Amino acid sequence: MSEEIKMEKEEGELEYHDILIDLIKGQSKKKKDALMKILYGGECLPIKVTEEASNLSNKHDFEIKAFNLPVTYKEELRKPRRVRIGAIQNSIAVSTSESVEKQRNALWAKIEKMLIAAGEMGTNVICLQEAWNMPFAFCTREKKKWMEFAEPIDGPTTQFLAKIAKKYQMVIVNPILERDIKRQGQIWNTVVVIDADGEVLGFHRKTHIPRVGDFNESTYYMEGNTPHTVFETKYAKIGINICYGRHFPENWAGYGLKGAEIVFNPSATVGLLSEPLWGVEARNAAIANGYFTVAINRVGTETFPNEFTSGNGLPSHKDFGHFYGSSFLTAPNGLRTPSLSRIRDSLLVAEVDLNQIRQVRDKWCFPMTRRLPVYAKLFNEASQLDWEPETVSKSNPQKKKKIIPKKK
Ligand SMILES: NC(=O)NCCC(=O)O
Repeated sequence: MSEEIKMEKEEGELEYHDILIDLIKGQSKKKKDALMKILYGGECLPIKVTEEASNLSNKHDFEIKAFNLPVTYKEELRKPRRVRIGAIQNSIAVSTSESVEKQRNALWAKIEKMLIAAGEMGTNVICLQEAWNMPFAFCTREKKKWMEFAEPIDGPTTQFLAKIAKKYQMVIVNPILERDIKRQGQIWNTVVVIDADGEVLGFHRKTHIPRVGDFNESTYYMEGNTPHTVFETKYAKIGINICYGRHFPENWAGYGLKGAEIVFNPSATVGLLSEPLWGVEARNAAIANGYFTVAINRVGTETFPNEFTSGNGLPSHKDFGHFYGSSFLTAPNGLRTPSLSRIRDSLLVAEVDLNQIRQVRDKWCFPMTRRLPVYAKLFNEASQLDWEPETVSKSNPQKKKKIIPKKK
């Protein structure tokens, strides 16, 4: 095991939010409020975890964190549009050496209890982590076994979740590895959106495929063909920006332009690679686009039967590194919840009022002040393969006639 991975493992034991709370404990209210404002945009108020949900979490060893994010002001004409948004992060349930069926069934059993807890908490829309019903085996570059986790959109995992969705009238966003039967069995990285009546509303396929670190996902599937799909579910208009897509502000913008009110970011990412970026990207997207975002990451270290290399000169190894959980929700005004645990299976429930979207847009006027035609022109030009960006320098002076209108 390399020194870096050892360090990452040790850090995996730390709960960053608890460290922050320790730091502010004993401070005056003024200092505490100031810290929370700077770091989290303010303080979300905890809401009660129901007895049924609490019993399930104690019995099955997962944590529940539940918060309320208030609107800026009570409106006179519109009724509140309160929605409880959920997110589940989890580790795998049994060893990756077990049979495909055993691994998948064990994950189903684990998630079922967490979803029931979410249902008992009155959650309206919930999202699971990327490729939740399998280990994140794409680091191995092996095809045998891992490909067998892929399922059609209406396959057994969707059918299993549909029953829970219907029972609790809860929209479930179900990220799976998809086998596209109509297209010669091709594989995609897909989310299936199951509406509150248990019917499949539609699907979205991962737009950006990583080519970084051990995320060898391009060995398995292609860039998706459903960019920025927005689903009008029973409770809200939602979009899903799968994992690596969170690095692209233009991608987040697409969901906003198409009317999304909540954008989920189901992910699988490890501490050494992305943890410093994690709290920034989805949060910034919520602010820039005026919608709610929910970033969800798996937890734990997944070890695989065969060694693989990372193409970085370090010894071959069997594990991917530490998936650091830390899932959280952000409102359009930048207020964010504390993160879920870095190590434990956890359920997040956040009650929001979707009216907050218009209140923030009215305040900041981002949709009105943004310059879409200006960006569109640049993106169009930059999309041409022979495009060369120009800078202004002494040897390439600014073309004045372009920026100073002629006098009549
Ligand atoms: N699953 C996935 O796209 N991971 C890429 C790593 C990252 O974006 O942090």
